[in-house]
Amino acid sequence: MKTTFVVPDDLEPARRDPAAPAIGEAVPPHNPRCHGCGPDAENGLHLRAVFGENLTATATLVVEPRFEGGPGVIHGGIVSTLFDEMMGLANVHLGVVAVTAVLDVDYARPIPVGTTLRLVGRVLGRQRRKVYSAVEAFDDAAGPDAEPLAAGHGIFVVVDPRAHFAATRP
Ligand SMILES: CCCCC/C=C\C/C=C\C/C=C\C/C=C\CCCC(=O)SCCNC(=O)CCNC(=O)[C@H](O)C(C)(C)COP(=O)(O)OP(=O)(O)OC[C@H]1O[C@@H](n2cnc3c(N)ncnc32)[C@H](O)[C@@H]1OP(=O)(O)O
Repeated sequence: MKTTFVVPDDLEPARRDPAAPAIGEAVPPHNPRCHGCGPDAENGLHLRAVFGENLTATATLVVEPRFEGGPGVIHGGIVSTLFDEMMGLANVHLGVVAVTAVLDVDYARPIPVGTTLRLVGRVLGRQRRKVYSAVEAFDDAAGPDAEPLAAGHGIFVVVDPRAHFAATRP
């Protein structure tokens, strides 16, 4: 991949919260109305992710016609949303609430409508309040050794959710 995102080489290791749901369990929805993962989001993406080893979260998603951008291919903004959400869901391993400060997306290949994507988000490490995470999207039909169709990185900043959402929470 040809990303220009720089992952610092002095990241502190991120530690899994012992109170987080077990590896192999579903990542619980953090907000039923979330456009990425909320079951009640009418036009949402309804991502259902599962916690994996090494601070990963994995989900599959069929690229529906409503996600189209260019003729027959997924809209880049949908890929960005999926990536934001999958890294956010991987961050749940840490038992913190962290909001996206930076989202970097490398669109390596066109992704046709109808593709079943396998999405893997992963926490890379921490630096004070910053959580560095990464994500990849694969064609699920292409086998385990296939190159990703797209990849991304994010910097998430840990916040106190009561203060951060005080003015906007319904
Ligand atoms: C969808 C919302 C989810 C929220 C979660 C709610 C409950 C969740 C429970 C579980 C969560 C589960 C799953 C979540 C799933 C998906 C997640 C999606 C997340 C989103 O979709 S969320 C929406 C978009 N997001 C925003 O709406 C943020 C708007 N923004 C701000 O609210 C502030 O901007 C903030 C808080 C980011 C920072 O503000 P601040 O004042 O608290 O902190 P400060 O500025 O001091 O930065 C501290 C350190 O971050 C570095 N830093 C900051 N910004 C940087 C940048 N741009 N580039 C490089 N470094 C940056 C500084 O350099 C410093 O680093 P250093 O330690 O090195 O000095």
